[in-house]
Amino acid sequence: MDLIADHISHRFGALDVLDDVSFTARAGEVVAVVGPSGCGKSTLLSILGGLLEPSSGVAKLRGVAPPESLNPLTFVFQDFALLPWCTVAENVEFPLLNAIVDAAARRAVVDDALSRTGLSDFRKAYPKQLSGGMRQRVGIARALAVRPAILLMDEPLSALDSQTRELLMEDFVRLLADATMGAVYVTHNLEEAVRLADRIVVLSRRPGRVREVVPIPMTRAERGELHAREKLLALQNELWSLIRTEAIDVEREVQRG
Ligand SMILES: Nc1ncnc2c1ncn2[C@@H]1O[C@H](COP(=O)(O)OP(=O)(O)OP(=O)(O)O)[C@@H](O)[C@H]1O
Repeated sequence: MDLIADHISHRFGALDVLDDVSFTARAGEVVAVVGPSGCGKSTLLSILGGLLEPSSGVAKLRGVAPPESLNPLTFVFQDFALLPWCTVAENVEFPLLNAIVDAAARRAVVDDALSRTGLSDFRKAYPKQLSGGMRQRVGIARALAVRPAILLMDEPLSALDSQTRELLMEDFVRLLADATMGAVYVTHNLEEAVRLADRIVVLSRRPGRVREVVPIPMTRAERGELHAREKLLALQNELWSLIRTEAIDVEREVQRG
């Protein structure tokens, strides 16, 4: 299933946030969206997920949802968005409560999502008993439970320390390996973008326009190898050179208030 951003523009009152943004995340493909602070990345993701109506243009899905998909699009948030009074298993079960009536069938789906995220031994734990990395794994398991065609991820690793981020990136590489699920991945972190994405959409400063779409010419498995580091770093530098001047301008503006 493809997700298409078709000439999306958005304004909040007098504030122009997105200007004519178009790209397609093809079935099974990971598209990262990067750009200077405040250029409209999160707004774009909300529009793609149907949480926000764009001022003009449209976000649309094309193709057939995977078998047993309860929701073709689902979000993974930076702050995990877990229910603190529910156990790990109950958090993962939550989006299924209305969709799968049979309790045994529901449990099977929860068990599968927990096992794919390495959480089977933590099903009875509460979020506050878990580390940040494990909490985000619960967020990911809950997203997987609805068998989405496309994950919409808004800075999913930015609340985590660098070692945990590294481990979660490896988890993502595993989960995305069979290309049955695609993703749109919003991030400030260019290292994450070059490790995880097939293509990177670089937005300009606000109002965000597509400046460039940069393909990453390596499989995700290849990128985990030691000798790939230099190439990834070069790609990261290329992206940074696209963003740098505008990022400095945005920072100066924020300082001036
Ligand atoms: N609901 C809203 N009402 C009014 N303005 C908003 C609203 N949501 C976001 N904005 C403004 O729109 C602009 C884009 O915000 P958005 O969060 O989409 O950018 P971003 O690129 O994700 O930012 P960051 O890189 O800092 O996370 C910002 O100036 C923000 O203050």
